[in-house]
Amino acid sequence: MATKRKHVVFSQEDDRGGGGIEIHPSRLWSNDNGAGNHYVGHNASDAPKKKKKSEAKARYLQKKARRKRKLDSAKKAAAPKHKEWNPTTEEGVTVTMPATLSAEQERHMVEDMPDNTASISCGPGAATSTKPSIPESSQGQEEKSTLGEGGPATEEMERARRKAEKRAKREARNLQKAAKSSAPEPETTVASDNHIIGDAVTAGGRVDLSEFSQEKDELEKKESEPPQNMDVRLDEDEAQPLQAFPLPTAVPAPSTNLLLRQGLPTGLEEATFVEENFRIPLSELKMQQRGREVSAISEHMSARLSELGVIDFFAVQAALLPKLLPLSLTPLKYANLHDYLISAPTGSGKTLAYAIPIIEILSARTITRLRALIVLPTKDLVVQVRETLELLAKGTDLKIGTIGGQHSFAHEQKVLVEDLEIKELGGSSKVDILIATPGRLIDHLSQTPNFTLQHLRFLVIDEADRLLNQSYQDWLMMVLRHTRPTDDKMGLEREIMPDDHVAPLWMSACGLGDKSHSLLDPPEQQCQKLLFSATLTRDPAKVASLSLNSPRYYIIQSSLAQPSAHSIGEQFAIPASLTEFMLILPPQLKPLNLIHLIHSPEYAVSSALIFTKSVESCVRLVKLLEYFEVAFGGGKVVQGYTSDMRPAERKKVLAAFGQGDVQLLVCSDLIARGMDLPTVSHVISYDIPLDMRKYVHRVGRTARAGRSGTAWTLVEKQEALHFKSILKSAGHTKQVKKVKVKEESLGPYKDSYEVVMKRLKEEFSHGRESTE
Ligand SMILES: Nc1ncnc2c1ncn2[C@@H]1O[C@H](COP(=O)(O)OP(=O)(O)OP(=O)(O)O)[C@@H](O)[C@H]1O
Repeated sequence: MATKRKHVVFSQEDDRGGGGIEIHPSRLWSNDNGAGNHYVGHNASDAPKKKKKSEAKARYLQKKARRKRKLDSAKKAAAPKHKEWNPTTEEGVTVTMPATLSAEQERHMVEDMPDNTASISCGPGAATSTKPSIPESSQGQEEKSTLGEGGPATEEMERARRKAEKRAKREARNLQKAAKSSAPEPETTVASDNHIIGDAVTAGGRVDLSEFSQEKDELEKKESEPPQNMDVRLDEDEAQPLQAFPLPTAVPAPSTNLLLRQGLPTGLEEATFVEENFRIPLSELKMQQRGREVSAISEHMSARLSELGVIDFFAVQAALLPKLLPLSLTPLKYANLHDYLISAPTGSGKTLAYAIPIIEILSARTITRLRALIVLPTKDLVVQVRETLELLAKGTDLKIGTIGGQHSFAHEQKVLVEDLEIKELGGSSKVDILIATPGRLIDHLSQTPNFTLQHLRFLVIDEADRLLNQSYQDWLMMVLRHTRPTDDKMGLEREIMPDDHVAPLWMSACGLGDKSHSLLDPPEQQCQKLLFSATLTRDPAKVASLSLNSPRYYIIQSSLAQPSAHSIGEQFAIPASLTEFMLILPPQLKPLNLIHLIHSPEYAVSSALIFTKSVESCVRLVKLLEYFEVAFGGGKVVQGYTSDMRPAERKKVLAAFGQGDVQLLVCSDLIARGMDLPTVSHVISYDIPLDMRKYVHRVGRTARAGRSGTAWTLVEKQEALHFKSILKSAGHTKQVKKVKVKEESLGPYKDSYEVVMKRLKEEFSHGRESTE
């Protein structure tokens, strides 16, 4: 029966009881949105026409108010749960009740009011009102009703109206009180794994509501559910609560116990911390030999280091050299060599920490064998490390080789081994030290005859975190397999000759060694592994794959450094001499702000590396800056450095930058790792880095070797939350100061910038025309 439908204000009973009218709801209004509001009456009754008209209007108003309430209720239900629902800040719903309503009608209306209804004004001179949110088109209608078009109210109706008014006011007051007491501060930071920056929520939208009152929870629950007595027929989409956009979350650092249980080798659960600023003069690094204290480094090495301008050993060198060097004096004693994991800031001298012991120990050799393998992630780093090793090895007859794809594979083969035709069981290496990228290394292991790792004494993995993440054909497994003897007698079909120079460990593993001799010798052992990085991992899975031998873990960091949230899982080491800033700005202001940084005397940018997110944006930015320098007369020389440039070209650009002929070097992350460019005064991340690791390596191109340096990151407004959470999860928020550049500071560059924009646009449209 139609009269049972919820949107009918008058119940059948009322009608009967009051002897009033019976109206089929579908015929009340011809236009449901009330715009036309023309009454299509039917079922004429005894009631006077005027009364019928006013009752119909009252129903219309009630219906309209109810629709509005449904909408508001749905809005509330859809609001994100962590956000405070404060009725006072929401659009208020003012329901104006015509004076002609019966007590029962009013009761219905009040009961149907959702909890957030701000106020109810009743009839002329209503006591409370809030900003009406009813569409203008219907307001006129409302006003008419409020003026009491329906005639004078009876006493009974008046009483009911007052009662309803009081009740509504009371409810509204209670709600406001409850909402006020539970409203969170606008800027909320919750100290937990779930980070809340500002008023936004991270950690997959989870929020710590513990500090909110229970009342609030109940209120929210109540609000999110449509009132039971309402016939809510909303679109599915409208009624669905909106999901907060999920943000990347920081995984909490695992506990030491967990790491150990998962297989972290013993020895790595505790690190030895070394103060970053620790220095020790070359002559004072001593060691004991036959009861006498002697210098830890040879005279030859001392002389080479002095030539290079090294007066003191840096912390990473002072910590590691005494552990590695004594063996240079007793080269036979290979027993119990520890493997080392070293986490040290960018530019802290890690290269010398492994290069010095390698040269010192291997310079005592008589026959050339491949005894040191240094693996690096990029060709450019291979070239850089080779230069350092060659400087240190000058005056020795040690041979240093590189394989990294700079030359053809055939050329590399000729450099690596004596003979490509006749197989020698101990190999025929032409180099003592090999510096390689993983890709080329495994190609040679599988395809170059006489290339063997059986004599390896050192395996160095620099930029270890990156290389351990690189799964290229399982390079690490393959390399490690080649450093261990197998028991298949290496496929030996013939008798081993003295010239074969098979490594003793291989001989004994195959039962081919001189047993009586090997009993006297100390047990030989495999090569010593040294892993270095500024962002070192202790992920058990990755570390376990290295098969480390009684490893030791050293962390070089400033005693002033904040304890990192990742000190167990991943270690980020940032030089203490680095100053860091960030600018949060609208994307369209990025170029002008960059120009301001470069040119304002306040920042004293003499030589800057500017990082972009891709090769393409690098090329565009180079063009923009070049044109700007011309238009502005800035005089700075700009160059790009990207992976699609030829190696010779890249080398030339780096040399020009190093000599100061280029002041602004715009690059992609290609240069971010390991590159040692001592002249860099500023690192500017024009595009934010993807993660903390990238950030550390980028900013580490300045403030090297104890020098001071400055890093700027330009953060677009919409990226701010993400970037801050990167810093926060590494415990590095405080170190990066937020700076605001005033609008007027950009004024001097605007004219030139407009000229540049015009020129770029023209160029762009010409480019398009020519390709069309
Ligand atoms: N003891 C020292 N005295 C003076 N300069 C040194 C010393 N040790 C290293 N350096 C210089 O410090 C600079 C940085 O060294 P290196 O490239 O080895 O740093 P790194 O720790 O490997 O950095 P990254 O993590 O960025 O690769 C180099 O120019 C190097 O010559």
